[in-house]
Amino acid sequence: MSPKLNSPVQTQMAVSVLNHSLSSDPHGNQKSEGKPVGRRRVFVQTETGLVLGMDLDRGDNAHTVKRRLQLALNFPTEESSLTFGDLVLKNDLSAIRRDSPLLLTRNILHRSSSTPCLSPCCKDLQQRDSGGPIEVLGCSSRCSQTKQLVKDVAKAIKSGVDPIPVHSGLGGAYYFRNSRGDSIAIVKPTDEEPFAPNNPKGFVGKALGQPGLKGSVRVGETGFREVAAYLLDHDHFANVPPTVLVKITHPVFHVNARESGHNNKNQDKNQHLISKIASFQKYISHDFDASDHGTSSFPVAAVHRIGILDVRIFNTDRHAGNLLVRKVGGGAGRFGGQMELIPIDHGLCLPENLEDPYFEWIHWPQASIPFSEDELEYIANLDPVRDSEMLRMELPMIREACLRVLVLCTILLKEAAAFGLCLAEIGEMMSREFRGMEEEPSELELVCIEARRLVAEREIFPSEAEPGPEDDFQFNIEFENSYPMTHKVLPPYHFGVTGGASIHTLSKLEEGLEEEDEDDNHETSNVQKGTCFSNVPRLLPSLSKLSESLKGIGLNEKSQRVTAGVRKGNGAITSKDNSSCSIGFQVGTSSACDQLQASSNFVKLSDMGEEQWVAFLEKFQELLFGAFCHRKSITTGQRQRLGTSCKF
Ligand SMILES: Nc1ncnc2c1ncn2[C@@H]1O[C@H](COP(=O)(O)OP(=O)(O)OP(=O)(O)O)[C@@H](O)[C@H]1O
Repeated sequence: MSPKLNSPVQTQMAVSVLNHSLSSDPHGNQKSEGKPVGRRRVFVQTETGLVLGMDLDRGDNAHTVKRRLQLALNFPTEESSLTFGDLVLKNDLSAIRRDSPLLLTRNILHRSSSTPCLSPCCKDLQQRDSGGPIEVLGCSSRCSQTKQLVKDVAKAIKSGVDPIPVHSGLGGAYYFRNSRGDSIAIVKPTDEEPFAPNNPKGFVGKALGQPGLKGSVRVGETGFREVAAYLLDHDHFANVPPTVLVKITHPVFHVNARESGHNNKNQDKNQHLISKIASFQKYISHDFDASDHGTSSFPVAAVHRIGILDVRIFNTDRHAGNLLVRKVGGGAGRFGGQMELIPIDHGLCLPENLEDPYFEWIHWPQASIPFSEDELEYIANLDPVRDSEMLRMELPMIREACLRVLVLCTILLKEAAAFGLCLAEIGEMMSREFRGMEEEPSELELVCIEARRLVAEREIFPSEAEPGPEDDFQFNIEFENSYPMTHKVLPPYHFGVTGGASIHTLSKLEEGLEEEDEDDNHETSNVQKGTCFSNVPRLLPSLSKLSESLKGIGLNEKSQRVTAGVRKGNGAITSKDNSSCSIGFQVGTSSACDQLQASSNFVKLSDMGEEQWVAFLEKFQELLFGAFCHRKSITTGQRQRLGTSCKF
């Protein structure tokens, strides 16, 4: 593993967390400068999907926003909360940037998916919203390409060119056209996602903000993830089509009358325009998708590039239908050959917690080919801290939990690639396995669980110094002596001992999200509760000390002394290199393992305070080396069994 990679990541992480903590505004916005914020346009979306654009003045606060909504929507504001990503807006709106989408939710006691709360009148809505047919929500230099498309679509709408509903997929999607009638953009409204109130394909039943199709992605939050994937695709490496978030108004959009409180859908549709918050992506003409075609002709580089992106963003939805394929003739293609791949549909990336990713490419032979030099260079240059900062700037509604997943997965990717793992091996480490009817935690999750345990242990015995190399070594010997590799009864995890953190470790995310909802109702924010920013002054000295102590320590050095390994069930580690990969932790027939298996979310990242998170990342990196050795030994074993017939 490259010491070059490791040290800066850790040091920058601590420094960034430090800087981040210094600002009372989690998104690093105007508030940190302490200046009042001027006039801004924001977009307030109700949990049933209706959208109202409004201009905020300096003196406006959450109550005035609610008041305006009450007038426009007849919404009982005393029973509602205004939220913006992780923030529940009690009063002060100075952290809210221009073009931000805010969500107005009814408090949980009053919420029921079967009883619509609103009797909104779209006519009122439109009268109070003076925006044009398409408004881009935040738009940096990175969206210059899309700006022109937006203009072209707006022009076509005005001249009466209608969009075309897309029939495939579970969510509502529409091809928008230019004045010539060519499809140039695909628009996916956030309230038409699967389970969202206005899904046109019958998959309804949840309000915006509740856990959705994937437990770790809330309904209504896929749109900004589509944009995040595009923004993270530096240098257009993986070929993600340009994407922005928009407020868009058109009668074509779907509204479920019952879910949204509309009395007569047709009447609304015919007489009124409907505004939505939606992802707006460049339409890419293509010949088919990867499910329609043999995959062996896909260029190795294209598969690698998409896989690299999927690992970074922990994509839970890379099925073959989400890879468009374009034939490029005569060797003139981007990769010198016949097929170009276009990755789409990134709405289920960056979950708030680790779950089971889905990587269609995992068993494609291309994924087992080692990374090329330029891919390794690209990976080496990735900077999770810079990426997180960029996303906070560009998409201020993004939740810190999603950014933690990004940071964790980018570190995994960088370290794994530097170690020499191939894409398939990294994907395998991130994927869960089914044994019998049970889902087991992935190797990545096991590393995280162990890292959390070590951090919790350190918190319980704070007076004990950090173990040095000898201590680590001693620990390993003792561990192996107490629990030899062939031992049938493995030591349990001590989740019970670690207090609050351990309970969270085993809690299901769905429960977590519901809890957060309840918290929302009490008008407290996660951020204010201390998940991210509380006790900052108390943390500062120790954080800077930690930051200092991380400087100059290479992972090679640390890995060799930590020598962690991974073991599932009762199977012994068969590492070829087990001299350096002695056992570090095991999950087997223990009660903790039973507990783990009973849970669909094995490890939570979002409930750690900042100091804990930094310590966790440090432990995580230390443990990776053992996990990589273990993974390598598995693939080596598999290859030996398969022989050499799998050449690509
Ligand atoms: N950028 C694009 N260019 C061209 N066609 C696209 C693009 N994005 C999506 N499509 C087409 O629209 C269809 C639906 O899009 P998408 O898969 O993103 O929707 P979805 O509702 O999220 O689907 P799923 O149910 O698979 O998650 C795709 O199968 C594809 O044919």
